[in-house]
Amino acid sequence: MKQQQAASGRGTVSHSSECDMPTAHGCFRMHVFAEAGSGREHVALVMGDLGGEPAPLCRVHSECLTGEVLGSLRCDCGSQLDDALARIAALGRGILIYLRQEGRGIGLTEKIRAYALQDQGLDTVEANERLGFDADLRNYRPAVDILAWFGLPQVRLMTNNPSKLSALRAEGVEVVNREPIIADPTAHNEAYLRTKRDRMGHLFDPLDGGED
Ligand SMILES: Nc1nc2c(ncn2[C@@H]2O[C@H](COP(=O)(O)OP(=O)(O)OP(=O)(O)O)[C@@H](O)[C@H]2O)c(=O)[nH]1
Ligand SMILES: [Zn+2]
Repeated sequence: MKQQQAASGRGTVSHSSECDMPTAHGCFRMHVFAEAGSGREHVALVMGDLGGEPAPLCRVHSECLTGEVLGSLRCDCGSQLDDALARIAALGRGILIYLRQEGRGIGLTEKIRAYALQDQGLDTVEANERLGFDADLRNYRPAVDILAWFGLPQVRLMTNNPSKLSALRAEGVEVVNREPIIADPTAHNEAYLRTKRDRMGHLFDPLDGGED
């Protein structure tokens, strides 16, 4: 019963609650969506009126407890999340969808196992494979359904990840523009960023000074 879609449901998700959410970047409207089957609670943070032209700025962000809550410097997730909210707030309009798919979909326990393997010299892709997973197990369908719930056929998407871009487009989201979202490399995350660029095709400019 719990997993049946509510009247306001859309595809794989049902809208379950909402409130105003003041943040360091200003006040957003926070919406929670329950995903059928998994029960995962995804979030949309919305600022301003999303209708009309131009298509709103949008970030589809995947959960990273270590980077976003604990301040881990192994990845760029915390600064990307902060940057995305700041850019939406600067325009006064946009949507951030926060998907609860920790560790590119393998969950926290396995992500930490993958980190331990990276400490032994494997890169982020090799570590996932050693654990028996594909490099990326994420599912963007809930994000597509959340955008549909808001009646948003078009977005300007902040990402460097071509797989995310093509997955959203394949599911019918019209990404009218891709906007890079670049975190400054640090001594701790430089190898990780390099692997994302070289093995996962991420569209980074700055790692080698912006020439590629
Ligand atoms: N399995 C695994 N997951 C990781 C690792 N480092 C970060 N993650 C997860 O990766 C997800 C973020 O994905 P990224 O590949 O960093 O970036 P992205 O969101 O695909 O791409 P952008 O839109 O350009 O930011 C989060 O769910 C993190 O928890 C790792 O070494 N192994
Ligand atoms: Zn992270």
